[in-house]
Amino acid sequence: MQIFTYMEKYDYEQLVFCQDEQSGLKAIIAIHDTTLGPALGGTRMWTYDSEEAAIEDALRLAKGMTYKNAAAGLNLGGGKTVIIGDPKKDKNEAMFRAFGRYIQGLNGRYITAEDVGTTVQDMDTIHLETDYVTGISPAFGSSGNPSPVTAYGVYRGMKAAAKEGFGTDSLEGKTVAVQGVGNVAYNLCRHLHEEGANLIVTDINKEAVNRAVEEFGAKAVDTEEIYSVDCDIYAPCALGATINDETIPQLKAKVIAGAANNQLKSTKHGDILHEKGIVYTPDYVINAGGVINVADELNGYNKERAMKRVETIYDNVAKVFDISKRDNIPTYLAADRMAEERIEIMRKSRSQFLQNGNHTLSRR
Ligand SMILES: NC(=O)C1=CN([C@@H]2O[C@H](COP(=O)(O)OP(=O)(O)OC[C@H]3O[C@@H](n4cnc5c(N)ncnc54)[C@H](O)[C@@H]3O)[C@@H](O)[C@H]2O)C=CC1
Ligand SMILES: O=C(O)CCC(=O)C(=O)O
Repeated sequence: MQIFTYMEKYDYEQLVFCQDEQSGLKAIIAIHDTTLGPALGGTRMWTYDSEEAAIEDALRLAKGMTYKNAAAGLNLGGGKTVIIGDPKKDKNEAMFRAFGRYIQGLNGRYITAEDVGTTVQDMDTIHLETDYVTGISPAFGSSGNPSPVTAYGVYRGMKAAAKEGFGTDSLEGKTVAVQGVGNVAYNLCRHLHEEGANLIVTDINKEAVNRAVEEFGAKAVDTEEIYSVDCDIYAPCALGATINDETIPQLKAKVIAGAANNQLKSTKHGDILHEKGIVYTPDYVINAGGVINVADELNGYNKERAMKRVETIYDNVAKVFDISKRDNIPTYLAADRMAEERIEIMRKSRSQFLQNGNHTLSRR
């Protein structure tokens, strides 16, 4: 991999390699774009097959955060870290403290949070070395578990998608097929049930299914059946890439709106949904509740303010549909365009500001 060629082509700012022999830390911090503000994005711990695979993942995820944060209206850029290792076996206090010192060394250019393989406890350990960490324990005045907040954002985004698909944002009487009823989707189902939606659920975890059946009167189906059930809305809340060549022909839903990351197997599938007139709600716009919530910690966490901000996911989703219609492009492209337009405007405005600043300086 020609790293500098790649970074130049896709506009990456910085790649930081962190190693600490004592603790076994091997981490890569990728900072994609800080036009809007410091780069915020979680730390993923994973057993990568190669260092190249880890670098690629860090770069890909960091760019994703630039788009997610920009589309959410946050004054934050995009970054992400990967730690190479098995989160079940390789963690130790010294590792996360060493990593915290690396973050501190970046002096606020990068702020971390949880991701796959890291926990609130790991963030607390990082916090012993740096303030540039979010998602720490409520005991430290922070936001705690993001899942209920993410779920509320998905619920708000789903209402905006329903407005686009059915002409009304009421979900009363609508049938929603929920794939995976884990942390986020359990809370999503609660909101949907309260509004009077009918639920069809599936999960590989039978306990999770039973809970949704008992508490929300959901109908349970087998995992493969979820794509073809009669429903108005398909809510992917488990895995990525479930919208693909095999599943699209089975879907009866008019609207797709769910929490999972990377729902489209490839961009081609976003094009197909557009051609078929299925309203696809771009994943990183609708599932931004978690990052909006942790970002609020930067101002001293206030749950009410965070939830108000998460409500705006409704408007962000509606704006994506407007851009899609304005430019006659699929919604996944419209989301990218919305994020890019915001970054570009701020880049120009900032460079204008700097020019003025330089002018002032040169007059002195
Ligand atoms: N937790 C959060 O705040 C955020 C979560 N997300 C995304 O939302 C999705 C859900 O996240 P969580 O609820 O936190 O995860 P989770 O792990 O609590 O829930 C996922 C559920 O999907 C089930 N599942 C796995 N494979 C399945 C299959 N083949 N068919 C049916 N069910 C299956 C699991 O048993 C589990 O109950 C993930 O894709 C995650 O990346 C995105 C943004 C923030
Ligand atoms: O939600 C978080 O905990 C951090 C933000 C992030 O990395 C993400 O949204 O993927």
